[in-house]
Amino acid sequence: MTSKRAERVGDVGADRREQAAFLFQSGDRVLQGRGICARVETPASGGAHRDSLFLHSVEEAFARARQAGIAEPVIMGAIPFDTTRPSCLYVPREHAWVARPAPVSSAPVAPAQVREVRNLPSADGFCLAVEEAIEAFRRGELSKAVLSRIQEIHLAEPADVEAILANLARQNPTGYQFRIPLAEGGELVGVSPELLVRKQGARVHTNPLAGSAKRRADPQEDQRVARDLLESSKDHYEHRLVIEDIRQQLAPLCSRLDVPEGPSLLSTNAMWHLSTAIDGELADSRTSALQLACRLHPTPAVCGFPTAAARQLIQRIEPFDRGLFTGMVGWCDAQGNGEWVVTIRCGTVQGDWLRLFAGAGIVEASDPAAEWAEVTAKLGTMRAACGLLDEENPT
Ligand SMILES: C=C(O[C@@H]1C=C(C(=O)O)C=C[C@H]1O)C(=O)O
Repeated sequence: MTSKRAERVGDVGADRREQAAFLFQSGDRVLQGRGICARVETPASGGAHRDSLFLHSVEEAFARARQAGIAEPVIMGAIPFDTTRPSCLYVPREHAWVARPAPVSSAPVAPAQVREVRNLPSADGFCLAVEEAIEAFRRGELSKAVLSRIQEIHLAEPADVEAILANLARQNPTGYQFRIPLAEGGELVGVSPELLVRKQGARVHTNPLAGSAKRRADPQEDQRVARDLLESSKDHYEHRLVIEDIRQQLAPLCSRLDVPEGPSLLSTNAMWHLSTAIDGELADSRTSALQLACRLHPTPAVCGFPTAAARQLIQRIEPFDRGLFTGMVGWCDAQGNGEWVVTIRCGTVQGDWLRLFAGAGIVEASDPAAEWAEVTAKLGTMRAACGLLDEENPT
């Protein structure tokens, strides 16, 4: 097999190739990578199948890494929402698992000076989009669609990626933090609360989130909001669509699949979420984490239900290309073990430009203004980490 599809490291400047920094934090450990040995740009579509062009490309990248003297290579990176687009995956030249460092407790967040902010869409545009989606639900075309917003921010100075990561770690010490270099320059950074899939041997684990509420500063208010979320029929419906889809995707591959009866609560610093931790045993332990991730993606937590109709609606309504947002980010080793999380609570940093993203699941019972408030609250995670003021309370 030729290596044409696997990587063209020659395309990447020598400096960037050497200095590229990778990070994926999970539980109490961090996978750190440095330098690019091989790159995979092959689109991930079809990646659920062992014989796919995509998985062959990944195998080729592992083979090259071994030839280059890396005994146990890993592949790290991101796959876009639209898996017909190029993947952004790399085999780092060096990698190591290290213990998660204790977050610095009081790193000051230097306020960022902003030159320009572009909102895509505006608040009004987003609310109109939600109404349009609700009309489509009423016509019976689909049941759920995830709509999102992007904020492009031009800073007075280049953003400090290390500082953003330190702030994210302090804000969300238990989240899946990541840092991935982009082919076009710049980096993808964020801290996702949502596990798409973890696979170790025959064990498979996923932890979808859907149904959200903004956390409150007052502890009693915060508890009330959490209780309301746990009792909200609208949010339960939104959540159930995700769980049933995942069950359908995983059940044929598993000899055991434990799906809890109902969701529990999971919190980040900014949000409450309905969460279901699903655990299973694969019938064939050779099925890789990447295969599983490609099979599950896009779940109705980031796309909608049914998937094809939701994808079309998103394409028609969203005024931007999601790129890597709501795709997956993570790692996989040559034995097929690995972890992929949903690419949310994140942004791209390119010099003095930030591109931040947030979305929310829309169903027939959705209220447009409440959904705008939800995406704005979700955007708050990255805004705070970047030293930007709270959009809702900008004083
Ligand atoms: C799309 C995002 O979040 C997704 C949508 C959620 C919801 O609708 O409640 C919750 C978690 C994520 O699955 C995001 O945070 O940008």
